[in-house]
Amino acid sequence: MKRVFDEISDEEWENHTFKPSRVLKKNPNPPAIESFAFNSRTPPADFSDQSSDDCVEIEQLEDDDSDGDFKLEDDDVLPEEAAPVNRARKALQKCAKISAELRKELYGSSGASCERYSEVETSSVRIVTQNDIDEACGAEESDFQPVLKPYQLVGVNFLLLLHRKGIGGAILADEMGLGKTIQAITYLTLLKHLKNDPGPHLIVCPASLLENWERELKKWCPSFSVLQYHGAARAAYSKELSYLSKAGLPPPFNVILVCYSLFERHSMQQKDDRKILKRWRWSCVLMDEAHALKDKNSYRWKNLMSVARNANQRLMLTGTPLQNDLHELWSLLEFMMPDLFATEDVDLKKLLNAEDRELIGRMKSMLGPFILRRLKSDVMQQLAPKIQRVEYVTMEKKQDDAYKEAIEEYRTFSRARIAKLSESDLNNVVGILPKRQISNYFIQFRKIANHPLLVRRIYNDEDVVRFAKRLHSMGVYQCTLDRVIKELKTYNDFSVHRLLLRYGITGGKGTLSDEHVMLSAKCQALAELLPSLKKSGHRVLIFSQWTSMLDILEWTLDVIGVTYRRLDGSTQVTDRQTIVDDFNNDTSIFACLLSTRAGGQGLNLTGADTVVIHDMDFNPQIDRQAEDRCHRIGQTKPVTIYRLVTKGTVDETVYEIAKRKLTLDAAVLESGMDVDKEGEMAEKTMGQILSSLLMS
Ligand SMILES: Nc1ncnc2c1ncn2[C@@H]1O[C@H](COP(=O)(O)OP(=O)(O)OP(=O)(O)O)[C@@H](O)[C@H]1O
Repeated sequence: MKRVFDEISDEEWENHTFKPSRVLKKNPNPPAIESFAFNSRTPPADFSDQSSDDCVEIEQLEDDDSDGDFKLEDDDVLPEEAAPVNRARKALQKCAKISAELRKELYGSSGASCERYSEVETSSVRIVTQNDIDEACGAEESDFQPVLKPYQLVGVNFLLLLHRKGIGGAILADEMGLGKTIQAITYLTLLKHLKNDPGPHLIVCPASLLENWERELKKWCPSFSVLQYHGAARAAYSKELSYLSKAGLPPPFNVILVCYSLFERHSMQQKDDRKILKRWRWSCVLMDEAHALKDKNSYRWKNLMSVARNANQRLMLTGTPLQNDLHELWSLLEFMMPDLFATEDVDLKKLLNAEDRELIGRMKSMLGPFILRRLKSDVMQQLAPKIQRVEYVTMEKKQDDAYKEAIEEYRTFSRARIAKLSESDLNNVVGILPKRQISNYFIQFRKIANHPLLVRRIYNDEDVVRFAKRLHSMGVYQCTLDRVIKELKTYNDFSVHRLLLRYGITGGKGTLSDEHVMLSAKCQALAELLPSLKKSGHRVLIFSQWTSMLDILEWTLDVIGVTYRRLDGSTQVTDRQTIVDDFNNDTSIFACLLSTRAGGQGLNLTGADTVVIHDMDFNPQIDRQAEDRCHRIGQTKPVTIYRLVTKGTVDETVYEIAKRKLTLDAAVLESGMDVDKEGEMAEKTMGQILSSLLMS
């Protein structure tokens, strides 16, 4: 099955149109994919001879000098001309063998006695101890004492074990905020200290996290020289790097930090950058927020693979649980072990002649030993509690009218279409309306439920023509009047207002007043909630999926009279960490406004103890990432999450669906239910909601 690639970068997200996403799983317990230190209840894949497992101390491996146990042997190399089906089957067999042997190393010969990670004594996992880490980090000579939490020590040992066994890939999938960054950096430090391997290492992360990585590297591994290679500033280095790489000379750093966009675009500069990176042989290529690599058909995946292919190790960090998705699992396997898994884009189900369920089960079992995932509930009992609250808000007349008008308008259109179609299911908009239209209608309903200024209703077409003439005569636009009119007709009320404000057009039906910003039920709720939170000493993160909504929220916070900072995809990468630091350190700043995508991943915002999800995503994991910006190590207060839901609108349905996804019976997901058809599901869901709105 050919998958449609749909990748959203920071910039694209700003112009994002609504696209609900797939079923994800809540706080799986046990985790979605069994991880080595948790338990061994899932039997290993039945691809190879496999003796029963036992729990052994990793300590026992210390005498084992057979580095590279699991490397491909010459006679394992598959002939190029082999049929894809044989190649894939052989790859799976080989991987199962590696997986089974690794499992044996981890659990010994009677895995049944192996308990969950939280019950495992830390002292039993000892390739390195805290003392080794102190020594490697030079803690004695420094003011900073790098003390790992017990489960982090296990994480570092897990990575070292895989390295020792010559395994080219690993996934550290601890829940968000448990310190994956620190574990990965300590691991790199230990490679230098124990294996005399100073890199070079390539770290790839979202733009918002570049500064954080640089800072943590400087703090936890001060002896490394680190180069942040991003944005316009990289021009200063590109010549030198190009020269050195062409000349076969080593790079002038231990670690280079780049962001994913370097692998997404086709500009000359980006191509040149990739060429430079391809010339060096990397010790470790480390990918933060690695769920970004779940689609092997994406440019990002392919371009990054072309650089990472020859690395000794590809290490992926992600806090998002992995899914029961054949293609995602295959993408990860292939990224970890490209030599083994390089397959053409083929239909895996047909290729492997197996049912989804069975195949997913096998692949998950095989991936198990390469993945380490711990949950907060397992390892951080002392972490502050997280309290979830849903605030149902009620629209007042003007917003309600706008919503009803939209329903009427779209209903009329749908009926007109039905009249033209002879045979159709009159209770279902899918099949009556074009796909794009279904999605557009849905977005419009969501916009009105969030804020009526997100559609154009106050300014009519005559107003728009009048403003267009005025602005055109002022020389604001260098194009024909007709084009200006056409352009302004696509604006919503808030955009028109902003334009008028900018050019000082205030007379007549000019700019809007503060009352207009309070026309939404959610803004009214904020006007009640925020002052009382402020009075009780709380500080707040407010998330929205739309930057235009963030603009309106800025205005709302000004009207309410609270101080704030803002971070979204358009925020300069170099400014992002400063905003985070300002917010965390300056308690006079009450709120931080963030876009769910740019601000939802990786940032540490423990200065706040309250999160407001202004508009939810269909995908509850996206909102959970946002919540965990302040519910993480370093948080000392209980964290409260408020979800705003506008009553009687599609908002309620989105919430219900997200909730259902979170509480979906774990057994169903564990069994490998096919949730691969993301696009189809989105359409179906939106179609159902619209059908009940427009066809009744
Ligand atoms: N052992 C430790 N000692 C002190 N601080 C720590 C330790 N481990 C982690 N932290 C701090 O906890 C915070 C969360 O860590 P980190 O950002 O690495 O988590 P993460 O698992 O990568 O989260 P996410 O999945 O959200 O990116 C950071 O501020 C980090 O400096």
